[in-house]
Amino acid sequence: MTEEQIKEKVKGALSPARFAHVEGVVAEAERLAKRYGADEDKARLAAWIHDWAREWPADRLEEEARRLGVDRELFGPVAVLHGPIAAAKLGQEFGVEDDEVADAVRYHTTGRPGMGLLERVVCLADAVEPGRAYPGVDRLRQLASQDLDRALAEMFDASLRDLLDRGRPVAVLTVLARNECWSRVRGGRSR
Ligand SMILES: Nc1ncnc2c1ncn2[C@@H]1O[C@H](COP(=O)(O)OP(=O)(O)O)[C@@H](O)[C@H]1O
Repeated sequence: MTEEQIKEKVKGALSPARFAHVEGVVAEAERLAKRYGADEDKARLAAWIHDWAREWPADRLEEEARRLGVDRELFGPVAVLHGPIAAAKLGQEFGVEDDEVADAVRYHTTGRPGMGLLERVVCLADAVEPGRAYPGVDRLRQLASQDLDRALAEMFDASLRDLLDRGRPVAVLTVLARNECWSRVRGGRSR
């Protein structure tokens, strides 16, 4: 599939508001990829596809995750299953056979320990694209241009805080990602 065909397929699967978010993530992922030296084409591709299954009903997500053997211990709530599901179906649905793109899609909501550069770029782009509005997003946007790992660490903290404040379940992967991110920041490595 060409990028244009992928874009149209994703557009057909999402509400206009969600598709506008996806367009924002594509632009932001490309910008961050350029800034940090990640592959810009792969960043755009992962960004186009990341929310493809985001509007599936919960029972469809649950059933597909079971069928694909998604590790629920690590991913947790149904709200994050669209990532691992889209990643598992990249080849079949979009003709994309690329492990880096697959991981960037798989972990875009939760993160994970040991995230590669492309994963970090897409995960952060999802959180700070221009359409996002939540307390602290402006600081994260500023930080995103300066220090990828610090921005990610603060983003995970904010996301976890918000989930806990709302009494929501949190993905174990995010706790692990958050701890590792901070130890990279404290260790002084910024990529
Ligand atoms: N780390 C997490 N653990 C558990 N649930 C999460 C986590 N991050 C986000 N969520 C929930 O998953 C849903 C999707 O999150 P969102 O940040 O909008 O990502 P996406 O761009 O993938 O839709 C929301 O309902 C959010 O509350």
